[in-house]
Amino acid sequence: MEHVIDIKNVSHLFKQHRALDGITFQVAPQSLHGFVGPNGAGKTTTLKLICTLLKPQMGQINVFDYDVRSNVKAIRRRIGYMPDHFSMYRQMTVFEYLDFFGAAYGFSLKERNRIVGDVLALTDMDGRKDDFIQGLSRGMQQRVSLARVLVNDPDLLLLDEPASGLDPRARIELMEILRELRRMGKTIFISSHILSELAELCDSVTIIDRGKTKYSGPMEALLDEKTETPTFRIRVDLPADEVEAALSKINGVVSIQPMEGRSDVRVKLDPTLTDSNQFLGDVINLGCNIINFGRDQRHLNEAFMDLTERGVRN
Ligand SMILES: Nc1ncnc2c1ncn2[C@@H]1O[C@H](COP(=O)(O)OP(=O)(O)OP(=O)(O)O)[C@@H](O)[C@H]1O
Repeated sequence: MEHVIDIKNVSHLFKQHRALDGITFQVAPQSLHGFVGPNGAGKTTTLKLICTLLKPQMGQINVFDYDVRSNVKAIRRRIGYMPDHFSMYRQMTVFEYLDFFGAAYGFSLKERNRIVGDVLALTDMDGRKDDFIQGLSRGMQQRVSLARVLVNDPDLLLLDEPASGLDPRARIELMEILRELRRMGKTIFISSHILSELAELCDSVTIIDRGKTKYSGPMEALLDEKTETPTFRIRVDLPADEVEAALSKINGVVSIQPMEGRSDVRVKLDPTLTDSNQFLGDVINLGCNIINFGRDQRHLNEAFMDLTERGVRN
């Protein structure tokens, strides 16, 4: 199987409103794939089509090589979908809640005890199994929701804005759990409207806007997009007022920009006059200690703003 998700030319209308307008993208097995777009871009609609909650109107969607139109059961058995607004049985304990879903999948009591133990360990919730859901923080409830999605041991996780409303610590912990799940061989498709949130986590990304695919491919390629003037980020142990004078003498340097609140500078080069090896050699020849030297990747927000349009869609 080449792709876990394969979407070709998919459009979707709600009455006259075109929510999706010919989107196309693929998700490779065992990848952590980000799905990013501004509000109203069509992320939830796409997720619902992939997880068979909406019927496709136009185009082709295959999940594990199954056509979503004709293989609903086979697909549902292998996916776990976590919607953006989760409603839970708040008066149950964590154990009862997960056990209930295990029973709905038809697992025996013995199997359920093992499965619930496993998913609680995976989501680091073992110590909370007897707590009532209504007493848990949002971050903890989100973890229970993720544990619930793992009960049927799905190969593909579809997570709609899983980090929304979480504090920074809960976000970082959630990302760590997702990395662990990927290490276990699962494919994770995660939507967000914040690109930078997914940058470190995801190896590939699809950006959509107003129902259209704007980018789909490796995260690295999005950030490394060729610019006419290669940019480097440098920190050397010279006094701040000497850095600019020293670097400006180097052949091919077009501009030097101090980075706000940091002692790094951003240096743009003219590629017809120098290249990265030559430039590094010239910086070494300045004779000072080099603390940091690296290619400056395009800022994520820049990439996102370049690819998406102004204004909020209704
Ligand atoms: N059931 C529906 N009936 C009518 N219009 C809908 C329906 N569901 C979604 N839409 C519209 O389709 C477009 C795409 O909505 P969707 O929820 O897929 O976007 P989204 O990218 O998930 O947005 P957000 O980040 O705000 O959750 C929006 O313009 C939305 O208003």
